[in-house]
Amino acid sequence: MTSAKTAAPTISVDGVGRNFTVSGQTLVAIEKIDLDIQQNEFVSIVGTSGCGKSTLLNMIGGLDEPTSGEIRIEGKPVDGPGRDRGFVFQTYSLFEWMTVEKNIRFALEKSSFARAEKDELVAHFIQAVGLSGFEKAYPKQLSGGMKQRVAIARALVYKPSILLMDEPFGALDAQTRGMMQELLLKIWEDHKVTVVFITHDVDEAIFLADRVIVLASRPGRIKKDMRIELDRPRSYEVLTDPKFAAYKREVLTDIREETLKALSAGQG
Ligand SMILES: Nc1ncnc2c1ncn2[C@@H]1O[C@H](COP(=O)(O)OP(=O)(O)OP(=O)(O)O)[C@@H](O)[C@H]1O
Repeated sequence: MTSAKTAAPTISVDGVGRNFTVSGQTLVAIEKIDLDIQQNEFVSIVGTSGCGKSTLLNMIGGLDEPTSGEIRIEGKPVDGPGRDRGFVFQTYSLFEWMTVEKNIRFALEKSSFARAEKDELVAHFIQAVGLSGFEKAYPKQLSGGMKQRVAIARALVYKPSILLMDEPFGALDAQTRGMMQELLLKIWEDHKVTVVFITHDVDEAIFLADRVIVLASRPGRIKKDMRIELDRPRSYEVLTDPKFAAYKREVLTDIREETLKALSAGQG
């Protein structure tokens, strides 16, 4: 008999707020966000510039702390960064003096994996991100897309259960970006990680995610939590699906509303 118990959410954001002090004034960047993300879910976060997307992601990652409320990972309050969470940012932050292989292996430096296991993990993720043959290349010899593949491999190599991605494809050209989105979905399907993905690109948010969260602008709050019911595995053909167009229209309308509010409040 299967257990009727519902699994606790992997990420639980509970009444979280974040204030900053700017020139002696309190800026409420995020106000009372409640958000549960389940194991293996792919969640995209969109919203106008400055609505608090990165602040929220940084708090989930333990790089920043809430002013109020609590974030829990697998039921445990977040207390700094941890090996259960991998980060990928827009800028690649690779070590220029290290080869692809060494950049990825560096993430395992402090891990307890045995040497042979480390070799195996590095080789596995180089292959998973499609960089076989480039093990000995240096970052300056790689394109933007390839550098971001190294960053993804480095974030996944110590097998975190959560991948936090802050506009990871924002600096890439449209074609490379499309390829990277498909690669990311394949990796997500093969490795079963929970992904929180920030983007300004509404097509990208919908194409990738199980849920799209739209944040309202200052203070950042959840404006919409929309489930994306498009079949998986997804390919680029889904972009022409009428359901896709309807989701897109809804998200764009929300973002436009928030942008207008921010502009009229002098935040633009
Ligand atoms: N360390 C900080 N000190 C002061 N204010 C901050 C700090 N970090 C963020 N903020 C402010 O908090 C608000 C939210 O910033 P955040 O970077 O999270 O927004 P965002 O939605 O990720 O923006 P963008 O889409 O432009 O990257 C902004 O008004 C920003 O200026």
